[in-house]
Amino acid sequence: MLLDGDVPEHDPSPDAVIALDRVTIRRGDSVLLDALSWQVELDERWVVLGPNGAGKTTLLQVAAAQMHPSSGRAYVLGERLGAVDVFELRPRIGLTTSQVSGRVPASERVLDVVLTAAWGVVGRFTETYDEMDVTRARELLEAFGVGQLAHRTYGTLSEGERKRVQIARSLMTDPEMLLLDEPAAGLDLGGREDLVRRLSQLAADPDAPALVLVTHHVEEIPPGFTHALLLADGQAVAAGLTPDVITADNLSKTFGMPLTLDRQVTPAGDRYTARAAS
Ligand SMILES: Nc1ncnc2c1ncn2[C@@H]1O[C@H](COP(=O)(O)OP(=O)(O)OP(=O)(O)O)[C@@H](O)[C@H]1O
Repeated sequence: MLLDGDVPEHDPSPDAVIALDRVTIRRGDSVLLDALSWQVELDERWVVLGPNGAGKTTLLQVAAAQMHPSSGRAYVLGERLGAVDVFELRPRIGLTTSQVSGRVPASERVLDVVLTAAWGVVGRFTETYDEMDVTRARELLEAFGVGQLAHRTYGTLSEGERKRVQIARSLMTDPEMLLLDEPAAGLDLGGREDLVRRLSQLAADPDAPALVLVTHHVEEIPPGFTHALLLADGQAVAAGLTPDVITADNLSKTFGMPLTLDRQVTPAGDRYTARAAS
């Protein structure tokens, strides 16, 4: 029997790669995520957009099985956090963050940066890799336009090249979902546009994993990303299909200022630009 105010428990859909049910994350007196419910299905490509401090990275850490809810229920790849060995779960998740990038030794050969993902390590030591692994690593580098850099050392790459190598690395283990935390941060206009185009191609690949991309900027939403979650103060302002969610009104609420939005229709999907309303 349900008492007044109780909410019935729903099991996540069998296809859900992420299912959050009223997830709250507290640290001291701060509430980083506030009773957030959100579901991501296998064939969906999500962008999570919000201002600084909205809780985006925190949300990604829950999705990456690196942080447990203070309250509420979180399922990742069908497993409930708190009731599963996260060390078995994490290899099934691709994660690209600046922290992972910072751990890669500058002297590491680019091909090895991708290859070592097969062992879940950064920095090649004495592991051996078979020819299939080497071929896959090369194919991934090619797919992200950095195949010709395979023999360079990571420390010699530009920021844009590093970002593409990191994404290739995240895909090496054939993850069931790929989480990208601000992949275009620090890129120049050309680098951003190139990355957006490649992520748009990845989004269109039916064999690609579920994708979740965190950003501050609507300009970085790759065409073909199907869904959007707008986050502010640890809460969802709006969530659903991208064209329904990315509106001037919703963005103005999310960023706390009046904004105007332009939408450009392209064959691959929509591109957006936003600016303050005059
Ligand atoms: N351990 C902690 N203790 C207290 N507050 C924290 C802790 N970690 C994060 N926060 C706060 O929680 C809020 C959300 O942080 P989070 O990094 O998830 O935001 P974000 O949306 O990713 O921000 P940004 O866009 O600036 O990277 C921020 O206000 C941050 O200061």
